[in-house]
Amino acid sequence: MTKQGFNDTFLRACRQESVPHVPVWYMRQAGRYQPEYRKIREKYSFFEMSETPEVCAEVTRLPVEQLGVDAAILFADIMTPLKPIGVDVEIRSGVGPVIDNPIRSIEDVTQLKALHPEEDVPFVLEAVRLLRDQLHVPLIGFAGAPFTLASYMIEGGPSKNYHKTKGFMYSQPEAWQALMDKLGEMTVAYLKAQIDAGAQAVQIFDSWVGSLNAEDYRAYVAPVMHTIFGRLKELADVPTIYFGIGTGHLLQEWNRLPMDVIGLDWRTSITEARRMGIEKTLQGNLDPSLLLAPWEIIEAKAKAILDQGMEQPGYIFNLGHGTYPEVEVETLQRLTAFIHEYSQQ
Ligand SMILES: Cc1c2[nH]c(c1CCC(=O)O)Cc1[nH]c(c(CCC(=O)O)c1C)Cc1[nH]c(c(CCC(=O)O)c1C)Cc1[nH]c(c(C)c1CCC(=O)O)C2
Repeated sequence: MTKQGFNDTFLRACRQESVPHVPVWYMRQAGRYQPEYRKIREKYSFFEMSETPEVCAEVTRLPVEQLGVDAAILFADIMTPLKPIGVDVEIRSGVGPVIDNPIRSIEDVTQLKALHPEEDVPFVLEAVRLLRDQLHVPLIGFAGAPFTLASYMIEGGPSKNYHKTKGFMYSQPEAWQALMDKLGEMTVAYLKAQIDAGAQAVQIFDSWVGSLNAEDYRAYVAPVMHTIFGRLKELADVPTIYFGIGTGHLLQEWNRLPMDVIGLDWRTSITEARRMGIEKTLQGNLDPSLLLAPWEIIEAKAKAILDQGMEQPGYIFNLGHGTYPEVEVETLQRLTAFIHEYSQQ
């Protein structure tokens, strides 16, 4: 069924099937820690890179070839679909997304347009099509979750405590609901288009939703996540992954969502998540800061995580958040080889 030489280990782990070794990929596996990336980035802005399908495909393939990982993740940003719906966003190196026209009222929400992926982000879909011909590992498509996108749209950039976002949510609940609905529809349309173009799994990044407690998550965010994952399940037959930072206290809520894989950061161990009754596939969760430590320390920690992950089917090795620019390419190469070797059945 699979194309000759195609490595489907990652997809098998998503579906909790048996695997010849634990699959591994890394969040932010394409990025500034790679000299080749830095060289291309000198010539283009972030969006110019991701909006040129050939460059986007090259940057997506690079870590697959260089590190030997079991999945590719499309080179784009969670902000990519926001530009065409009317958000004036720019990515500043070392800072992150910065937005000149932050959301302040229901009127600002009403003005956001709907996303028509084929017309609005054709370069993303073209890159996916190119990559499906070129890759021998699954391609993961992705999107930002409504809460995390809203946090940038309301704060106007990165934030420490998301107080403007939460202030908006608590004081203008109808505008918040309208924003969640709009971003939810956008997310379904965007991911469906990526899947139709060839993405074999999709990950939704809700990096900053851990700033909410469980009760507020349930009231203000869970409904839209339920709708998004439910719609995706109806529309497509690909594994869905949900990831956030510091979301250990939300895992019971997450367990009820109609998605397949939970991405953990380093604060909640695989064993703790299993003890909480989480039966979904787990993905994670080496602290990316550990990649700056001597190899013996990295290896010991990776081994401990693998021992937990391999206790039952349905485990994917990853970092607990994205790689840092200071990480050596050799470290990730060695880690990938170690994960494969140690977990070989
Ligand atoms: C919150 C968030 C963003 N973007 C993303 C998230 C969710 C995951 C997370 O929490 O990290 C997701 C993302 N961003 C990027 C990818 C590409 C795929 C991959 O992981 O390799 C993915 C999946 C490329 C990128 N997105 C960005 C870069 C760096 C761009 C550069 O300056 O070259 C890359 C490779 C920019 C970006 N964009 C964003 C941030 C925080 C930054 C980093 C700022 C910095 O450190 O310079 C918003």
